[in-house]
Amino acid sequence: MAGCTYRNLVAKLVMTGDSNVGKTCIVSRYTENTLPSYLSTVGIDFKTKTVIIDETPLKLQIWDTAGQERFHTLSVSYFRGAHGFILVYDITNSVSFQNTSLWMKDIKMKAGEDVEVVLLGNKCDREDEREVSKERGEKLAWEYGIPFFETSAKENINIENAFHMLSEAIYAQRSSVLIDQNVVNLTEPKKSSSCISCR
Ligand SMILES: Nc1nc2c(ncn2[C@@H]2O[C@H](COP(=O)(O)OP(=O)(O)OP(=O)(O)O)[C@@H](O)[C@H]2O)c(=O)[nH]1
Repeated sequence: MAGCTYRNLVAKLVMTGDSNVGKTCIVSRYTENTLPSYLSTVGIDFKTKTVIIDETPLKLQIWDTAGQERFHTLSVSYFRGAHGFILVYDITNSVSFQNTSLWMKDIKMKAGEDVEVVLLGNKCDREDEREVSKERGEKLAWEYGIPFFETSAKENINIENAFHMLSEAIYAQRSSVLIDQNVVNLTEPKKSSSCISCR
């Protein structure tokens, strides 16, 4: 729309799942289109990327939490206030798949029942070492009522799609999106709420 200044919508996304499933690589692939030199996440880090949804910029603040058990308390403390989660398992590690139910419990407990979640089965480039079938991933996601993708941070498969789907779902929820980095509930209709200087 001509002469229109958009509000600064910010959404907090949190990466979660067991250690070594590829959370840091997924964030790096999505935000910088590279893979990091391997370093296990210690504590918390975040990256940002702006996406355009329905002609409106939405700034994603992507928090990469550590999956290691010893950082569990710290990691889940970042769940509160999140608008969306990327819950990751490794298709070559069935334990990481089983543990998604524990991560899901943490999400529901700390972030609420209505939060948006996408389930990712990462490392789908390692077909030879697969321990979790695609059907099992799809079935679990169906039971949770959430979207599912098999991804590869290494080969850049479905990474963009996963973030885009999550962003769209959060945007559609509008009442829980942040404006100008302050927590403000959006109650206006879609068009007017995304544009503050149209007269
Ligand atoms: N083949 C393959 N390897 C991957 C992929 N994604 C990540 N990896 C490898 O998996 C290992 C762990 O990746 P990270 O991104 O550090 O995993 P993480 O989930 O952030 O681990 P924590 O920080 O300990 O929670 C690294 O050796 C990566 O190179 C992928 O899509 N394919």
